[in-house]
Amino acid sequence: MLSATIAAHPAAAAAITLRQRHSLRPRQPLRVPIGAAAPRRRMETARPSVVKAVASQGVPAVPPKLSFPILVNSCTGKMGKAVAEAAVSAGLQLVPVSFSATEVPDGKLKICDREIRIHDPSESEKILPSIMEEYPDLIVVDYTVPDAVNANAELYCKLGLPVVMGTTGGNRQLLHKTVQDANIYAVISPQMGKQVVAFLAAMEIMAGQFPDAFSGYKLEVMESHQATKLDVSGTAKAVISCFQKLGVSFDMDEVKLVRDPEEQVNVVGVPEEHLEGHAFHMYHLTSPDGTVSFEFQHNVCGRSIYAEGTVDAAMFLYTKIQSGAGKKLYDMIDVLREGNMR
Ligand SMILES: NC(=O)C1=CN([C@@H]2O[C@H](COP(=O)(O)OP(=O)(O)OC[C@H]3O[C@@H](n4cnc5c(N)ncnc54)[C@H](O)[C@@H]3O)[C@@H](O)[C@H]2O)C=CC1
Ligand SMILES: O=C(O)C1=N[C@H](C(=O)O)C[C@H](O)C1
Repeated sequence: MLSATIAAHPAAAAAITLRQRHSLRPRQPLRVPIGAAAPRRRMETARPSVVKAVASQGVPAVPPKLSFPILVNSCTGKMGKAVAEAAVSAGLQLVPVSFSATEVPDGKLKICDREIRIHDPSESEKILPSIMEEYPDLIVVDYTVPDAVNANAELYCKLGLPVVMGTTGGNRQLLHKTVQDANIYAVISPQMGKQVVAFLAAMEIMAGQFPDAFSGYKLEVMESHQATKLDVSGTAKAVISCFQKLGVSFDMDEVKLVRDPEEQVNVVGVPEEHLEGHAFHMYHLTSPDGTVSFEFQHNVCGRSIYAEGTVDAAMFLYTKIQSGAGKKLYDMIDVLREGNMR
């Protein structure tokens, strides 16, 4: 029985006291590998004749292709590798240098037939200035670890290096203050996937327009990620803060984290092939008298939705820099709002 399976997991026992009809278990269709959707057609693959025809019907033509240097920190991680590959396939110039706490053979890594030299993070302050000189329009993308967020941001700020910060965790308030004070161009977001960003935007709009609409409701949150994930989902925290504005009382430490692969497959419904990279989120609300319930969920398999969104963010930032925009610190809702996500 489901409740027995959940209770067998120590972290779950305290958090879940639901009967099966209110269970956090995704419904059966969620077992379909969501990440297996057909790859999106990329802008630059559209035939010129098609683009011209569409443009002549009053629909804006495809904007000119952007190309600028991008350094991914760290290419040895799951997200870093996915972003580096997406950047190359979008026609960006992948800088053949990265930093990592993980040792790789000969200090080199192959990404899309390119050789990336991997340096220890302690060398970044020494190496980055010369990279910036060699690649004048450089943008750095950060997918490292929560513990490195604030120190990395400080370094980018010190160097005046524009950054797309996808890494979650660390001291977020300090992160924003550091970047704001240094006045560097940056996109910071715990969530880069276009459709999830849209969901987050809708939550923020709802919270802004209908504060306390869910006052008195009980919230339960479950998030399942690969066992190597070090922190509580930054996306879940952002969604929860909207529920708090909607009047729900909830402590961040009440989030039920699922990191056990067996539970992920058998209870949450994560396809086995995505145990190494998935993000299943479930938010369940119940009215005080138990007669009304709401469920919101977003389940992502793989990394491509984030990698594509990160490249969109880098392109957005590059365009802002080139236009000398006065506003410098952005989030992904800004990127989405301006129609900059492919
Ligand atoms: N914003 C978004 O949409 C998304 C954010 N993330 C976040 O991105 C971060 C990375 O996730 P994964 O790639 O899955 O982790 P991972 O564990 O696969 O990769 C992290 C990499 O960072 C390296 N590293 C550690 N300390 C470093 C330092 N000081 N400098 C440079 N490299 C360092 C490690 O050696 C490792 O290769 C996490 O915080 C995760 O929550 C992940 C997916 C989407
Ligand atoms: O580590 C991950 O995998 C993810 N991290 C982000 C988060 O913490 O919210 C985004 C997504 O959940 C995947």
